[in-house]
Amino acid sequence: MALAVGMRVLTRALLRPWARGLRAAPGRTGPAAGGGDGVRCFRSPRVLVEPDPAAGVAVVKMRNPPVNSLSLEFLTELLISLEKLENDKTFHGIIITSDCPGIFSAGLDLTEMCGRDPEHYAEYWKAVQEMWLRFYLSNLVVIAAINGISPAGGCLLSLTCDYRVLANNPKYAIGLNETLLGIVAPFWFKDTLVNTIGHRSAERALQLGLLFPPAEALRVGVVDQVVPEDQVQSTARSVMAQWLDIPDHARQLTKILMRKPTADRLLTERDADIENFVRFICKDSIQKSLHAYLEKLKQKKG
Ligand SMILES: CCCCCCCCCCCCC/C=C/C(=O)SCCNC(=O)CCNC(=O)[C@H](O)C(C)(C)COP(=O)(O)OP(=O)(O)OC[C@H]1O[C@@H](n2cnc3c(N)ncnc32)[C@H](O)[C@@H]1OP(=O)(O)O
Repeated sequence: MALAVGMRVLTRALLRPWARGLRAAPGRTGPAAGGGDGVRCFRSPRVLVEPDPAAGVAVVKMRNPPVNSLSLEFLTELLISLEKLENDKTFHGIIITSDCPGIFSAGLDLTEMCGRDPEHYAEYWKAVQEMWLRFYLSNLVVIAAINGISPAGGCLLSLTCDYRVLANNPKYAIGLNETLLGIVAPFWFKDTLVNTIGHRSAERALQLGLLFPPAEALRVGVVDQVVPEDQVQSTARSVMAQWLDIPDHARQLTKILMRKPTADRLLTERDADIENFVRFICKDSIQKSLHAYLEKLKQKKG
């Protein structure tokens, strides 16, 4: 008992620096509906939260069609959903997945980085940093049930999770492919990949902008498990049950021990990172190539 209380105090002390200043901004979430068992169901236009209070788990479904691109509004809604779940003692784990068929997330929203003013770029980048910090350091067990393609920022979101299950579909691929767009993955994207697959594999993947199909993703370690498409959710559930069997405080402290140095680096360089991003994204050459890339995506259909 005394040990459990001591662990709780220690956990709070370790988590406190991240709790401060990392609160999600107020956004357009819909009213929380009370469940019959007292557990709140969260609704927002782009994030659907399906709570399973008996299991202590919530499934967070991304639904920002057509491709779950991480727009400012969508990021804000995701962060608010995460915060609500973290603040509700019912939940110990979340499974993040997609409600858009065939697409987990197309990554950062290119329209947020193209043709806007520097203030907007700074605001957007701060929200991307926030998403990474909050998911990477979440005290909940976070499992990604990756049921679609997941390039760049979509891959980053998966990499913040504690475990990744990918559907075995040859159309799906995952990776940090920024160089293919002529842009550079920031140091904290790189650090997260290095922490997941090791330095040599990360260097090769980042320089070549590799998008790994399922078997390759498993071999290199970008994902932990590849399963038939219809088993992605059930596999995520059973992995979650294993993780939730571990004493929560011990697991949370271990997560922080493993991730703190990486998160600290961004926390201490956060403003400089925003300035770098704004300077980089405002360059004419970068704007031109992002614009051309967006046009190419749009013309693909026609
Ligand atoms: C010294 C060094 C200093 C460095 C300093 C640091 C600076 C930091 C640099 C900046 C780093 C930024 C990091 C960036 C991370 C990213 O995530 S960038 C985004 C990367 N994502 C992609 O490249 C994916 C692009 N999309 C696709 O490939 C395809 O859309 C798809 C996901 C494979 C789905 O294909 P399909 O189902 O065929 O749909 P589409 O028809 O292609 O798309 C439908 C509509 O959606 C629009 N769209 C697609 N992706 C995006 C996106 N990411 N953002 C915004 N919009 C997107 C697409 O244009 C279509 O639009 P409409 O035609 O209007 O319907």
